[in-house]
Amino acid sequence: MPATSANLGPGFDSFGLALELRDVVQARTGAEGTRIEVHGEGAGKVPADARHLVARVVREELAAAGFSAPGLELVCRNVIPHGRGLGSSASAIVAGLAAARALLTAAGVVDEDDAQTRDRVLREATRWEGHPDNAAPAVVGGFTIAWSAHDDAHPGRPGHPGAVHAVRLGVHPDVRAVVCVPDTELATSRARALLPATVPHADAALTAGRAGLLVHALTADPDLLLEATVERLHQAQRAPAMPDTAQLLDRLRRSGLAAVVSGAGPSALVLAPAARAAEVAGLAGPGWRVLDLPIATDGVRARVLD
Ligand SMILES: Nc1ncnc2c1ncn2[C@@H]1O[C@H](COP(=O)(O)OP(=O)(O)OP(=O)(O)O)[C@@H](O)[C@H]1O
Ligand SMILES: N[C@@H](CCO)C(=O)O
Repeated sequence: MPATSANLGPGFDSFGLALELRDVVQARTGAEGTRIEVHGEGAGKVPADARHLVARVVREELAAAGFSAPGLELVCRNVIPHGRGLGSSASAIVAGLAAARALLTAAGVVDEDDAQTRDRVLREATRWEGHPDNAAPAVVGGFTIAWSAHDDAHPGRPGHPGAVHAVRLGVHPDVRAVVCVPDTELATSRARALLPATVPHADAALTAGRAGLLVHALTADPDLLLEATVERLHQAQRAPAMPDTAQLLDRLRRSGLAAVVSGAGPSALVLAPAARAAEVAGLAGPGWRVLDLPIATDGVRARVLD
């Protein structure tokens, strides 16, 4: 499944972008217990037992379908950095859900089409994550706008509590996604704790307007990306937890590049015109791993191995 960058500036908790940097998970129900191999990112750090995030998700999803497997084996080949704002936890959760649905289908426990699987994975991933902005691009790929259906959208009609939706839009071919990844991690939970409970009306109004503009800029007019990525809901509030990122954003934006905090940080995402993508590494300087990543046009891919 791909890495993802959430928010994209003004689209807090709803906009996301899938990036062509993929973890691979192999899952098998088997002998008693939980056996996990982790290669790459997180090896030696994430628990290699039943507490492992992918294992917890697979186990819960199998149990919810009434399928009891004596054991679970996972082999995880990870390249998405953890705790950097590149959606590693959402990708792990989506991988676990997609693997579980594939196991259930192979065992004949469920019979569902791709759209039903996708809807369920998106809803359950959002429940695990608490917000759909990383889960949506991890599931469907591309640039996504995700939202949860609430009863207040249809007053007087019964709602569908828990339903999560996403639309995927095509990104203008001149837009490149360049991410600058620091060595330091920042847990999303810590970054969320820095957000105020309320924001001034003027800040909300400005940010809503720029979110609308960003849809146009990303899909049709990249020249507007710098202005379209202005927001006042989260980046300044979280800057004390990632001062180096705040300085980097300032440097990149002063040079005319549309740089934003990727997800909850501390990575930066630059939505750069193709002709300027190569400048990012020089502007970032030492201390940043700079990755020029294609936008992933599809999300998680699951297949049953023999
Ligand atoms: N592939 C994985 N396998 C097991 N655990 C993982 C995996 N990926 C992430 N995690 C867990 O999730 C934590 C990181 O989640 P967190 O939400 O803080 O950051 P993120 O998802 O990388 O960034 P963001 O949500 O801002 O995009 C890791 O420290 C680890 O505990
Ligand atoms: N919208 C989320 C993305 C990170 O998971 C946040 O910024 O907290």
